[in-house]
Amino acid sequence: MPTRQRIADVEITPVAFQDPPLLNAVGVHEPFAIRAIVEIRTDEGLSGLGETYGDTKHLERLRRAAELVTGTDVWDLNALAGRVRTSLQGDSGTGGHGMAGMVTDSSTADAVFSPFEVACLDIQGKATGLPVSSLLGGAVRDRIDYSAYLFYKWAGHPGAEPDTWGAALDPDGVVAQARRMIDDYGFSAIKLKGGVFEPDEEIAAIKALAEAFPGMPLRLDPNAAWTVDTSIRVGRKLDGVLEYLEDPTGGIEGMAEVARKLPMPLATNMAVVSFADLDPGIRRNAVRVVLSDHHFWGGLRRSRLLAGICETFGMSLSMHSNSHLGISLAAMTHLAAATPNLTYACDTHWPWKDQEEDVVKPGALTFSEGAVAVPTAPGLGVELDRDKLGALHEQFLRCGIRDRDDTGYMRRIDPAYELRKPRW
Ligand SMILES: O=C([O-])[C@@H](O)[C@@H](O)[C@H](O)[C@@H](O)C(=O)[O-]
Ligand SMILES: [Mg+2]
Repeated sequence: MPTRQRIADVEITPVAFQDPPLLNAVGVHEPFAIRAIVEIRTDEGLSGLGETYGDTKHLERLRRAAELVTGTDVWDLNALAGRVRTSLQGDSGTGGHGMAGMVTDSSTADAVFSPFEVACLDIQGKATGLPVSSLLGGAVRDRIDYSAYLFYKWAGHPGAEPDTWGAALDPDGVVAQARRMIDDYGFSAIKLKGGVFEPDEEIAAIKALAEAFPGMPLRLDPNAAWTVDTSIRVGRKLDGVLEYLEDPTGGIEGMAEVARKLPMPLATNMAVVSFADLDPGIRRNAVRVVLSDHHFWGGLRRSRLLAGICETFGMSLSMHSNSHLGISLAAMTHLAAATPNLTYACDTHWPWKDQEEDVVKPGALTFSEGAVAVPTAPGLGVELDRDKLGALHEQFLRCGIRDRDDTGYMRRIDPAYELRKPRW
């Protein structure tokens, strides 16, 4: 019989891991991505893991929450959420979530609660001998499909050696990148991060992908870099080519206007990013696919709630990702396994990290034919590697990056770079 277990101690460790110069609508990835690892230990000696953003403001909020959740029963997730909310009283801020300014209106309370909830579910799983997917209602699939997440990129960070991926700055470069990623991982869907070059160049890249990989589902995501008119123009040119168009323009109103004129589904992780956005988003028919993300939708159970709302209102689900490590991949995989209406291949930045760098021991999460097998071991099914956690924490201390700042890094390289939204 599992017994009640109280949180005895929470440890929050910021870490940094290498990241290539990936380009997007707001600049370029810095040489390191930062995350925070949350480890909860109980009075019965069990421990659980969560992973979230590592930015300064978010770390401060996590630390305040950590003080208040001590003593909470890991089975009482409502009490846990209440304590996290209490810890945020007087903090009316948004942002600080490591999204480089791309997702600013998501709920702070949900983002702070998420890693604590995931860590408690990990403990619940270990206490019962069940995988997290079972605690979420049961796995309806045993492998989770992920998509090849392509980025325009430079050959290497300025002043450093080129990385093994090399440059991708035109359609040929994008196709070559896709080929390697598909050869290495076996993905059977492709997403291109756009918003970097003139829309016509990005249309050419998508068409080159369609020609090189016939029948492969394709997505383009310019992170709201386009006006409504540009979005409609580009969307019409890609009719029949894209499986969905992600965040062509900003805001619910803009997306609704584009949605009325385009045949393909619009998807979002920018216009509908919290429960407060669902009512206006649904009323205006702004999107047909929501990219869920347990890191900002309030953990795994709140993401299941989102899935239920999407099902009720006839919207589909995909899954969003930022640069992440193995704890997040495990949580994403369990969630996708236990979400019947999550039918699109999920995003992941996984191929972009150095495969030697992680905080979990290797072996539990492996890709084959574009999918990760859902772990069946108790909890998340991943084990913390304390030496690597220490090494990536040292790297965090050394690297000097404290807040994700794609725009600032781009400006250090190109002082004339201007952030414009929309740009085209
Ligand atoms: O990593 C990036 O540069 C992406 O642009 C990321 O920050 C976005 O949040 C994301 O992947 C998206 O789908 O919008
Ligand atoms: Mg997106």
